Amino acid sequence: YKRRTDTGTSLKSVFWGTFVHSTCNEAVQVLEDTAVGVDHEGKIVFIKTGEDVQRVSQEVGFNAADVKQLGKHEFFMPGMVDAHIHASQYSFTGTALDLPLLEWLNTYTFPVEAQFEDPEFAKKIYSQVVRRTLRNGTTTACYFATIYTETTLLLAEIADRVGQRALVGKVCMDRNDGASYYKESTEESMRETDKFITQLLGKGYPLVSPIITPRFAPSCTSPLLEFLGKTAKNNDIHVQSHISENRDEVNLVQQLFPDCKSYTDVYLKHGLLSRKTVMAHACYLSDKELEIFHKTGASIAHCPNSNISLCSGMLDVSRVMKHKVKIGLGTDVAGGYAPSMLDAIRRAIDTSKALTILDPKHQTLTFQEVFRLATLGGSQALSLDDQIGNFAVGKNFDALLVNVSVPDGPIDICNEEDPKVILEKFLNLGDDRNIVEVYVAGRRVVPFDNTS
Ligand SMILES: O=c1[nH]c(=O)c2nc[nH]c2[nH]1
Ligand SMILES: [Zn+2]
Repeated sequence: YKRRTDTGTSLKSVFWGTFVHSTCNEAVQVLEDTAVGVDHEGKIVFIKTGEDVQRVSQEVGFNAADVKQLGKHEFFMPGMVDAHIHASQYSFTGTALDLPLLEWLNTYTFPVEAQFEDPEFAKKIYSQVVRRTLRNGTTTACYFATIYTETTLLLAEIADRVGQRALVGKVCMDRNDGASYYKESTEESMRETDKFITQLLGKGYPLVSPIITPRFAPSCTSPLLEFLGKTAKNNDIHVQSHISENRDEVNLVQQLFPDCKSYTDVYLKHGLLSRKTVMAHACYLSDKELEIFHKTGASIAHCPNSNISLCSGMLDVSRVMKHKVKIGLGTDVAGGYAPSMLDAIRRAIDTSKALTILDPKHQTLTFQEVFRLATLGGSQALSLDDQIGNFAVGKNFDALLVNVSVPDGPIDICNEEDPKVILEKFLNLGDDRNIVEVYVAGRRVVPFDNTS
């Protein structure tokens, strides 16, 4: 494509077919017979519905023969946003789900995370988790790594190379009575955090950014939390942590921070809540705490698989939405056993249905609403909705090409024609066999280029 578009950059690709996405007003919007043009920077430069290929190709300036035309059972949807995942726990995903949170951390998690001081081990597991989540449709991941700066930088390098958009966090913890082999001194945690941010920003990776990551209030002292709040503010960068996941944890925080009014107040007092903050779980927040989330612009990563697997609790998403708090979905590997956002969608619906069983007045989430949580909602939770989350001119083309009737795939198409019904089948029955291509910033990253 030699000719220049209105924006001044040249076109890289034009896709033609059905696009399914969410907007603020519509949880599922279907755009049939639609052309989407993407430039060499990976940005969407036009979206045109119901027009003639020849006419559009002449008007915009591309060769009609170069258009990628989608097939009958194919559609594009936005790439999914995993708003909370522990890359360093991928090695034991699918196991070790028989203990509640605090014992689970001491028994299974800390011994494994301590292994990530070894670059060879880290490289192997981090390559596996980036590739697995990408082929499962996660185009943006918000990662926890470990306390080790060097191998956390390795995770960022791998995400960049393989082509996944990511926020990557070096975990900070200067308090860990249950497993003293896996903690830092306060000074070390501060110094390494500064070093991590400087080095990662210095790499200039276009898709990968650092995120400040106090593990959770029980594993950080007040001076460390305060430092991390200031660092996030001074650098205008993201923050992630955990909040109100299980009852024992909430009680522990009250004991450790007796001067704070609530768990949320701990993070608020230390300057850690902003529109760039995402907190995982949030099962037991009071109305007052949700009000603080709303006022500060902090968001919640709902991790339903983990919440059920560790018997932590059940988040009432509709209550969160009533408080106008931004919310996305997280797999929370490995407390959640599935490295797949399709699973997070299903578990979110199951949890909502379980709440309806307990209280028939509870408003059950629809599959359309949960589809939005996995895409646009996640982008809002990470304050990236100016760049990703749905199909809009100016946003990045982060997208999944879905084919619901791949040979030997998990879905049988009987007589469905309605794209919303096809989407529902994919969300409930589909898997990576149906995600035939994945694009991040206009670059096709799945199927894998075996050199990456
Ligand atoms: O699900 C969780 N996984 C973790 O690794 C963790 N650390 C603190 N709190 C946590 N919750
Ligand atoms: Zn977590």
